[in-house]
Amino acid sequence: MSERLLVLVRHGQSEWNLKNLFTGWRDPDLTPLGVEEAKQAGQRLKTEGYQFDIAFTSVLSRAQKTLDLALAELGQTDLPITRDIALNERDYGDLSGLNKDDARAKWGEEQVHVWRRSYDVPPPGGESLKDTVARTLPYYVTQILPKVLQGNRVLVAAHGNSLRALIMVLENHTPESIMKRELATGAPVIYRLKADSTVESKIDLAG
Ligand SMILES: O=C(O)[C@@H](CO)OP(=O)(O)O
Repeated sequence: MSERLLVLVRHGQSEWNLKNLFTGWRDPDLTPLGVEEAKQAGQRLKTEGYQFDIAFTSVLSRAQKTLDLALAELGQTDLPITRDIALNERDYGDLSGLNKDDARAKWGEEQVHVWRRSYDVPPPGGESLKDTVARTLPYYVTQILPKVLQGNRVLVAAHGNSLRALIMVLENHTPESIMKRELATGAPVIYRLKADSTVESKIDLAG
């Protein structure tokens, strides 16, 4: 029987996560803690007995490095990796590079929360989660899902909001319930899919 294994992992802490800056498509490196989180993600998957056949990531270095570090821990540095812009973080537009507390002071707590977590209100010049779903979901359906359904064990290393876009579909969230679905850095979420591509089981290594 096919395993239909799909594991999603958000990159480890980045320099801009640490500095509390809106990041989006900007390309900061991992912090030393982020490197540790990425290694731990690989170690935890290895301890649980997971191995993979193929991996996907974005074109941003924090996700690519997280994937490389996790694969090194898994002893799978030779895995085929597909890197695609479709898995990039949600574009934060004009907020990119701004401090999140400074933004709250300027525009108010409520407005900033709406920009960060609402489903369909984009930040100025950027993408809403809905916009992000519109580019990540076709990529998932045409490139990732077929591999899973063919029986490949698939690892995806990407970003808080590009993964929330996929999780919205996988976990059947509504525009309201997705607002509260957070994703910890370096914490793998493990799905087994049914043949009809819906979720059979989920294990969140964040607990
Ligand atoms: O800055 C970003 O790109 C994201 C992820 O770190 O932040 P937020 O939690 O606001 O979506």
